[in-house]
Amino acid sequence: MAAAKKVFGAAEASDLVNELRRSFDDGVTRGYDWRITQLKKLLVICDNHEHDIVEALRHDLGKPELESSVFEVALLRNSCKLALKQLKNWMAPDKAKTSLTTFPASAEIVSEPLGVVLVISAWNYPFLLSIDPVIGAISAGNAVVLKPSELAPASSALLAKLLEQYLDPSAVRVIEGNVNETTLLLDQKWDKIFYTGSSKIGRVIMTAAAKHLTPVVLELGGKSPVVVDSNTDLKVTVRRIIAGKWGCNNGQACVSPDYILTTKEFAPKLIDAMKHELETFYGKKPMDSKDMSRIVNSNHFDRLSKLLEEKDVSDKIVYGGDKDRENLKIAPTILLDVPLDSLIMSEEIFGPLLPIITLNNLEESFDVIHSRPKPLAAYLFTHNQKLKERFAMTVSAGGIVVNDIAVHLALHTLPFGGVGESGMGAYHGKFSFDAFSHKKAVLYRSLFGDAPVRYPPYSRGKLRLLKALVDSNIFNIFKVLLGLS
Ligand SMILES: NC(=O)c1ccc[n+]([C@@H]2O[C@H](COP(=O)([O-])OP(=O)(O)OC[C@H]3O[C@@H](n4cnc5c(N)ncnc54)[C@H](O)[C@@H]3O)[C@@H](O)[C@H]2O)c1
Repeated sequence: MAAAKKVFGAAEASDLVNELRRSFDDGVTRGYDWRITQLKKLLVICDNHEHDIVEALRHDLGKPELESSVFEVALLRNSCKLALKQLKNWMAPDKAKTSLTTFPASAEIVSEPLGVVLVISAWNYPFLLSIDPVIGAISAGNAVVLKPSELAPASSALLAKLLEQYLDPSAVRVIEGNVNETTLLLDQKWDKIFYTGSSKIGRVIMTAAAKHLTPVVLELGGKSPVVVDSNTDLKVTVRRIIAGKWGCNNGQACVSPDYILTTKEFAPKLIDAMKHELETFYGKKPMDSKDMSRIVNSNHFDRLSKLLEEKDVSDKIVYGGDKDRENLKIAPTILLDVPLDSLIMSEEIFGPLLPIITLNNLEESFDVIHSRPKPLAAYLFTHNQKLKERFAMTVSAGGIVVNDIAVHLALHTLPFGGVGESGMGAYHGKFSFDAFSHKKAVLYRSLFGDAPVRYPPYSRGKLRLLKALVDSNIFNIFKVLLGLS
């Protein structure tokens, strides 16, 4: 007989947080050794359970093994190894400069764990988006609850099983569930909430967090544009766009190219090259290809179908368009010049559809991007150095990549996060540690050299000297001390 599912109600949610808070207050999670032990266990999960992870992702998303092994397991392994190698440095207080105002003194910035934190993750990269923030939370010395997405049930169950089996249950827990369980968790008081998902639910998270003045990191999505200049290497450009769109979970990725901007003159060449390379990658029947994920579920399939079937959009398909609801497959689909106010150009696509919008000149691409909410990523393909610099300096997005797609997220030296509608806060590498730490200001003063100048009764002389001290202006200080001012 199958084990009865554990009830998770308001009392259980409250008990859970209390239990973890006791562990945190007892100092369980603060020490270097505890953090290292947990991180090593996460590495063991990656090393010993890669096959289980690949199978869960195949079940939830039909994700090809290469994508699962590289974009989920290998990236996680890297994150663990980096944290294991750097943790001592990250934990060490940073010396801060002092000034004449506080002389004699020393100062430092101490990275303090926040307490008990909640990580809510999405279904599209369920292992990476769950465990990567957990690595940050543990590295920073917090107790953590993970709530994976119910839309990837095999991955969610495996995460719950593995984390329970390997990690310290007094400080790291997984709660599976949907809106009900998440709402109960959100009712509790957390020290930080780290959320990955849509902007719509991001608002729900922020509203719940506001009740307890809980800080949030919101890793959201958006419509990430790709600007293609005619002055580019067409073959490399097209291969990288295809790999970043259909080769990353079939467009169901937060940094996926959402639409292309190029000139009217260059568009036909671009489309021909895309058709050619798509066929090279996925064959004449791309829906039969084993190298592409499927759509996650029928709701998302219907959402994507609706985008495609809208009036003045369905007749703009120049490649693909085939659908198979039973098997949750949609062929790679390219559309040309759909209306800018259509649904497909208003909502994040998050699937295998790619509109191309043509412009009179590339200059107009800046206007299109600036007129829309700030995206999570913005991409440009060009040889033109001036254009690259201008794009990087003037386009506001979570991240910019010139001449490639999505690879910035693999670089732990770069912060990964959004801006405006695409989110707030960032993580990866040391940024993950910082996201779950409080940067505490610590000033050590000496009890010697107590200057009466700061104490009443106040006088003009004291005022002049204090002003010079606050300015840290040695010349003025001497002038005051010598009675010259
Ligand atoms: N910035 C990033 O790193 C990143 C990564 C992946 C996905 N995303 C974005 O996430 C979105 C797709 O993910 P999704 O469909 O899972 O997002 P989602 O918002 O539907 O769900 C994400 C999480 O929120 C929970 N949730 C859903 N409804 C809720 C509610 N009413 N109250 C409380 N919790 C609720 C879910 O259980 C899940 O754990 C896209 O917009 C994508 O761009 C962003």
